[in-house]
Amino acid sequence: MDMSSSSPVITDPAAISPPLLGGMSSNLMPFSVMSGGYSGPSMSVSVSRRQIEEVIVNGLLDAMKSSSPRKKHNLAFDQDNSPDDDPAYSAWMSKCPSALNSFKQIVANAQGRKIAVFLDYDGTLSPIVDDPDKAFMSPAMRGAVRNVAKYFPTAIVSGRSRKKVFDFVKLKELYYAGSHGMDIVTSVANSEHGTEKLHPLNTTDQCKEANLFQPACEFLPMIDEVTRTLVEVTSGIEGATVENNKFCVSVHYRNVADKDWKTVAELVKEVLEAFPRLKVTNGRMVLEVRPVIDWDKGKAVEFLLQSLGLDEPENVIPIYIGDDRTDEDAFKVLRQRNCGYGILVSQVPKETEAFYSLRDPSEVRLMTLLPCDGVPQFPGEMEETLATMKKMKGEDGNLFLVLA
Ligand SMILES: O=P(O)(O)OC[C@H]1O[C@H](O[C@H]2O[C@H](CO)[C@@H](O)[C@H](O)[C@H]2O)[C@H](O)[C@@H](O)[C@@H]1O
Repeated sequence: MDMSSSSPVITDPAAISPPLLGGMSSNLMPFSVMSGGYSGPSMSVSVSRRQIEEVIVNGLLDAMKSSSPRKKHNLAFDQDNSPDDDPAYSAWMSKCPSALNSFKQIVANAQGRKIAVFLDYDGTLSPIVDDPDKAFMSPAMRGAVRNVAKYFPTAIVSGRSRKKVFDFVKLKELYYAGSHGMDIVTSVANSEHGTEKLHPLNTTDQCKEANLFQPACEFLPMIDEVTRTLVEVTSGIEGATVENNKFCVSVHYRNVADKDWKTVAELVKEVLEAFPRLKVTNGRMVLEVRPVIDWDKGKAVEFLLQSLGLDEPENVIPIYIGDDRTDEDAFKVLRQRNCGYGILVSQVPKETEAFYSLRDPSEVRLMTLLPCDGVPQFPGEMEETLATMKKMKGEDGNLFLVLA
């Protein structure tokens, strides 16, 4: 798809309207292009289409490079440095403190209010692994989430398809929002929390079904088509894989050699030129192609709170735990509503709208084991319990304490 030979010279920003830019999310556009290059009608700089494409691909590439920062490696000991050794991480923690260390305060603020729990899946409940099909959550984590759901309405909000994330989590008592919140089911009266309860297995995958909320329903054929095209064009790139998540598609480059990342960016950009109603955002070493609709994980959280009858900010404390950029939309909503807490899972400092942080899924599990209902699940002072638990990490990085 080399368009350079026939490309005209462009001097008018309107001339680069969709499809060339329509498929690129604004958060992937390099700032200099938006602010400097095409800032107004008086601009007279001539820019070739090729140069514009180069800038777009480079913007995408920069986003790809920064999408999943690696922990610093300590060459002397051939091991990753702990965040404890990193002054930048410690400085960041003063802005985004550990949710574990702030747990007493969180519980104190929640007194007399209902808690609703929202959990991202990859990187939050399961460790990040090379093969997306093997991102299993540990039985211990499953037990912890099951326990949380006994006390609080609990939802999984994932970029995966709803079916796939359910297959990993396997807990019928939870609510599930798949495809970055574009696939939600609310159904079946449930007495436990006095709300509607989702039963993912009792539903079919048809948009017309009354208990399904699928705001991107009309995009299904387009997503299938773009998936096929992406599979085809990336087939020659070693390590690249394409995952159909029903209302969005993931192009994984975690296992692609760095030298080929630019090619991945170029190919995705080229494919999206034919799909101006789709955009691309980036997650942890993944390019996520999704419909250009005003819907995201933040909107999904608002939708779920409303459908579950938990839409009173003064009476409800939503807690959202996630590790990725798409989770920022949910953190933002909680900040704007001035209720609840976003908790970012990260081992490196990141720009975030979250209030608190946790380092990894093992700390997420630790959090779920704490006595949110005021009834301690473990003997002794919470600090002592925490200190002990922190030392008890199993081989998979998850804690192996078993709930009583
Ligand atoms: O919203 P999430 O539940 O966090 O889903 C976001 C993406 O997660 C998965 O990809 C990520 O995890 C993989 C397994 O650990 C890893 O290999 C990949 O590099 C990560 O980006 C999932 O495969 C994607 O489809 C989701 O969009």
